[in-house]
Amino acid sequence: MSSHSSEDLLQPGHVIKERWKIVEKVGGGGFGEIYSAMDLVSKEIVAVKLESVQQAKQVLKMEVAVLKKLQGKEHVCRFIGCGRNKDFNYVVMSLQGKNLAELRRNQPKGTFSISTTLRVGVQILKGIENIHSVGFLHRDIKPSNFAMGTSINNQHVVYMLDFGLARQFTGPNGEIRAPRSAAGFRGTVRYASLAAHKNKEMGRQDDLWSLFYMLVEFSAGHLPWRKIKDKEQVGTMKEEVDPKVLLKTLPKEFEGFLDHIASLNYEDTPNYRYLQSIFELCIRKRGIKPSDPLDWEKASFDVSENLSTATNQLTGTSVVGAPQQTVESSLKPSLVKRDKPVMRELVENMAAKADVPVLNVSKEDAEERVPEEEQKDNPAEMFRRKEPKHSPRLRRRTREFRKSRPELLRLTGGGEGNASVDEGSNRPGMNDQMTTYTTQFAQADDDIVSNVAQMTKAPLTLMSQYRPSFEVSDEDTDDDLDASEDGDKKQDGKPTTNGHGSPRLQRKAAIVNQAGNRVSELRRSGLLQKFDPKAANQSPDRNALTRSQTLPDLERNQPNTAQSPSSLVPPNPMQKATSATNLPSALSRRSALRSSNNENRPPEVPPKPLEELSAQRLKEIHEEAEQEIAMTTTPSPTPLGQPLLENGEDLTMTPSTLRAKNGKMQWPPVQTNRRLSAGADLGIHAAALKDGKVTPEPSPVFQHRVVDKPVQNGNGDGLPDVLKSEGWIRYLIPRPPLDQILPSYMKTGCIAARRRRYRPTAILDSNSQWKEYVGKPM
Ligand SMILES: Nc1ncnc2c1ncn2[C@@H]1O[C@H](COP(=O)(O)OP(=O)(O)OP(=O)(O)O)[C@@H](O)[C@H]1O
Repeated sequence: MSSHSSEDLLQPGHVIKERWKIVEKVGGGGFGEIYSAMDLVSKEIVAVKLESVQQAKQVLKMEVAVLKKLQGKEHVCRFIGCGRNKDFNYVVMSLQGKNLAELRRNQPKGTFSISTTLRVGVQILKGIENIHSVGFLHRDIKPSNFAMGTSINNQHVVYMLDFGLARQFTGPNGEIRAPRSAAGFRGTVRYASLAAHKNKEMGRQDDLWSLFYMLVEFSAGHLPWRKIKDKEQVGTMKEEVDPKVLLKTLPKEFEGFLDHIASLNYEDTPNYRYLQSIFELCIRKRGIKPSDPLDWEKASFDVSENLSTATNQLTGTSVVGAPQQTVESSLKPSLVKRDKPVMRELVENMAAKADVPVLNVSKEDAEERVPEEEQKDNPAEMFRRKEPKHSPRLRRRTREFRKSRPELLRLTGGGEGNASVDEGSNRPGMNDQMTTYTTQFAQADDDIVSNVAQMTKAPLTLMSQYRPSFEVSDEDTDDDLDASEDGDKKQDGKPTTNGHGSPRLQRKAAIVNQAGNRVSELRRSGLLQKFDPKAANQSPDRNALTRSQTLPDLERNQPNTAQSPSSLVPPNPMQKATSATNLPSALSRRSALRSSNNENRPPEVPPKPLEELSAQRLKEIHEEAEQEIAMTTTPSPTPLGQPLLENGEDLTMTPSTLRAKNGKMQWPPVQTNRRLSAGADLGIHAAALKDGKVTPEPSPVFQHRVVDKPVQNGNGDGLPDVLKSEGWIRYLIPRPPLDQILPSYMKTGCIAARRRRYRPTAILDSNSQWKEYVGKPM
């Protein structure tokens, strides 16, 4: 929660347009203030972004324009309303959770695991592709402009924020606008591309450069220029940095990512599919599942779980009868404190997921959970939180727990006498309407943490180990630079103050996580194995293990998955020189690039059709599909194997009378406005039309989708945005029942299809003719 100040445009309780009642300030950036508010109509908590009318640079209009254009696409907040009054302009949108800058800083080492980096990275890429598909550049891609969803349905979804610096790069007819000879710097220094540093007109590749810098920061914890504020100096560093340094903490496949974005000029359309395939390949190789906890979810749960195991080990007691883990206590303190309104749902959802009971605790108590003043220097003390004073049930169960665990109390010198529970006091004025938070045995749980901290201190001097390493990591997490990520923003920006977790809260979370990590180490060393046999099977660092594998090793282990990204990359001579296993040549090419000026760019090469990719793979798909169809008894309206359309066949008829001319088949009317889900139910599938012609030779994009990627076409009409932006429209043709083709597609490594969120998009026969086309999320 950001603290309110008299300078804020609004105070809690203020009602905008008789509809949105301000709850609290949740963020403030260079250009606006963000509040959570109660929508008095829908009764939901929403986000309101304000911009003072006095502000020199007015950006909210652009924000609203882009937000509206993006509605219906993934990774975009829902637009709820907008308006202005004499004091401010405002836009109302769905409220998200913490931004990625905060989440990273709250990590003990200030880094994300590769799993989290890849999973948020691929979504950010999609978000960037989405905004590009509507003709806009974001121009301020940075971690604090991406926030996580908060409900059970979207807590793993990344949302793109802040379109205030967006710029349209297309003209009225969709053509690329001519670049200006000089454009002012826009964006945030730390993540800005070199072109932005040089005041060049930014293109789509510049957003991708910022994503690349973000990925480096996520995985390494910092960028080499993190402490430099001077824009020119940062630009020089970016120009001179050894790519090897940047790539060090990322999977080696990201050489291809870097190579591709480095090969792009202003007018070039990035090969989003290729970039996406890099993420997806890395994700697949590491066996990362979409449902795996993200770092900020994992750390807290691990700690709690680890700590209770450690307690059992050290006290020799069984877990049976021990108090249940509380969900609320496993949330990071700062998370609980800051996002109370939003967190309620998350907490309850997490409770359901973790199968723990939910108790009502007052809002006041929730706020008391991590008061700043309680964060003493004594690490053990930092784990203490005040017990909810009003809960007799909690006190009773805490007492019971303590009685059942005398050895724990004896070991630690703890007990009722020195517990922090104020048995006598009962908070007056408790309010029935207080927010429900999930907690149970909060005090008991805290005691476990404290006691473990103390117990481990003696034999293992754990805390003395935590402390120094924690202090180092604290520094590494750029706490001192909280403002700089955003404060470096130029264009009249005032320094950002949107970091919510205070350094002390972060420190506290860091210690908890460190404790958890230490206990994990104990487990791995075998000390705790006896009490948690499951732990013995856990790989200490799956990413570290897989990272050491070579690309060919991994490919060999994935016979049924998609092609390696290197085989999908456009036919760029530079990329040929920079295969994933050929880092030195990649580096030398990159240094050559560095030394050349921008007029001296390498020649632009058009994207290569991916025939070599399709030949083998499509044949397999074809065979698999044939086999499966053969096994079914349902007759297919359009037998597989039969060419549906001639390449480039003229279909310039009116929708209502359109028929195929090739005599092989009667075609139903073109239906361009129908949702594909409905179409799928009707037994039709889609191809694409452009200028009255059926898709000629399948484009690389389609081939990617066939072998490598699920459908993610955004608005549900069955046609990928990227094709729509190229002028394709949707065309529906008969297809066999979905269940006949889905299983075969699933074998191709289509992650989303396995998860049943998306249907695969298209299957071509071995002659690259359209065979199947299936749509959008089920
Ligand atoms: N819809 C939202 N839900 C939750 N938090 C949000 C939302 N929009 C913005 N925020 C929070 O407010 C912060 C600042 O928002 P935003 O980037 O839109 O403002 P800004 O003034 O343009 O900031 P900056 O100029 O620093 O980019 C974000 O980092 C995020 O933490």
